[in-house]
Amino acid sequence: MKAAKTLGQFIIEKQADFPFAKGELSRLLRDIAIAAKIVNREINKAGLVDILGEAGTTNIQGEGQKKLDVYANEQFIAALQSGGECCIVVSEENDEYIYIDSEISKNAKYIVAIDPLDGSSNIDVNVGVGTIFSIYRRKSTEGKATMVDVLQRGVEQIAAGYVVYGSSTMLVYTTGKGVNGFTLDPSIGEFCLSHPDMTVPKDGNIYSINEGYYAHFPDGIKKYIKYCQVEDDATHRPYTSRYTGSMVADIHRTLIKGGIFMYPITAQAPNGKLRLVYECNPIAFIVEQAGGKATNGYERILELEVKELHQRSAIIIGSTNMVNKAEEMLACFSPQITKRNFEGEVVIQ
Ligand SMILES: O=P(O)(O)OC[C@H]1O[C@](O)(COP(=O)(O)O)[C@@H](O)[C@@H]1O
Ligand SMILES: [Mg+2]
Ligand SMILES: [Mg+2]
Repeated sequence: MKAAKTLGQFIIEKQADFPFAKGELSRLLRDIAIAAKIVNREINKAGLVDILGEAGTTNIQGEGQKKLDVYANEQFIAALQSGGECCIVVSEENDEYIYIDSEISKNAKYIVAIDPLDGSSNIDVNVGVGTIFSIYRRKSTEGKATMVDVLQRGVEQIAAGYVVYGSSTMLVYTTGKGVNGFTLDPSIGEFCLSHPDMTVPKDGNIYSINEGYYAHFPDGIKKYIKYCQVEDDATHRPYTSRYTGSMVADIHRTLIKGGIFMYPITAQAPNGKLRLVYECNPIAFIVEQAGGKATNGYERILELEVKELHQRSAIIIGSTNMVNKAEEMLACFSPQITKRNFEGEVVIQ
């Protein structure tokens, strides 16, 4: 049987696609994979080690941090600090960005934005969780990298990926040349190529949204949910509903089976819940690279202006034809939400 290609072998092989590459991005992806393995080891035995439950601290979003949020955050930051290829880390769990001021990183040109543990509400109940990462090249060339280097739009991403800690552990990433998935083989401790050239079907029959907030959704979203539930054989409706509460797990399913994942604005979250820099942008890059579509209901996620580290955005993502239909419903039934300024105030067009 042909030995599976490891992530390291694949990255080196793909480096040939980038004639001027010096291996920095390859080493950065290696560092992220190492931290993912360490986090995976703890997740796999979570009930036996003191890693479940609350950490007793809150992050800038006012969310209670789980012990595993804090642990995963420490592991990824440590790997990025010791790897030497990253000059700034932006993390969901840190109020400000972290400037890596070490000798080994003084010439580092990459910025990494990370959601160290995605799906925190599922940690204690053994439901799939994940890690999301986004990589940018610094824009400034002189001196220390600054906020200007951090607040880049999603279209500027050099690479993005996620790790899903589920029944198996997988790392899925893109460098803008398609999407590939690697499964961790615990017997050799290596991520091995298992899902080459992942593509999201143009159509699907799964919709994914937290219907508990139905009363607070824009009319266009309510109409789309009803559309998904109507009986119509010709269009394979009613669709089935799947929502795990972990964005990474819901997106991974959508990437493989097709479908649509939605976290729209609600009355409580007028800018949406999910964060643009380390959740929406990296996931949008991956899904677009797999042939899908990602919007906030009105605009392409990757073209949204980034004004704050922990800025939130609505997201509607997945199979292109399904996202188009949802956008159609919003344009028709919720036209007034065509644009909001950053303060969240409605700007009637
Ligand atoms: O419980 P809700 O409101 O449906 O939110 C679930 C969403 O929030 C998240 O848990 C937010 O991510 P974090 O766990 O990283 O904070 C997503 O993974 C998920 O899609
Ligand atoms: Mg998250
Ligand atoms: Mg998180």
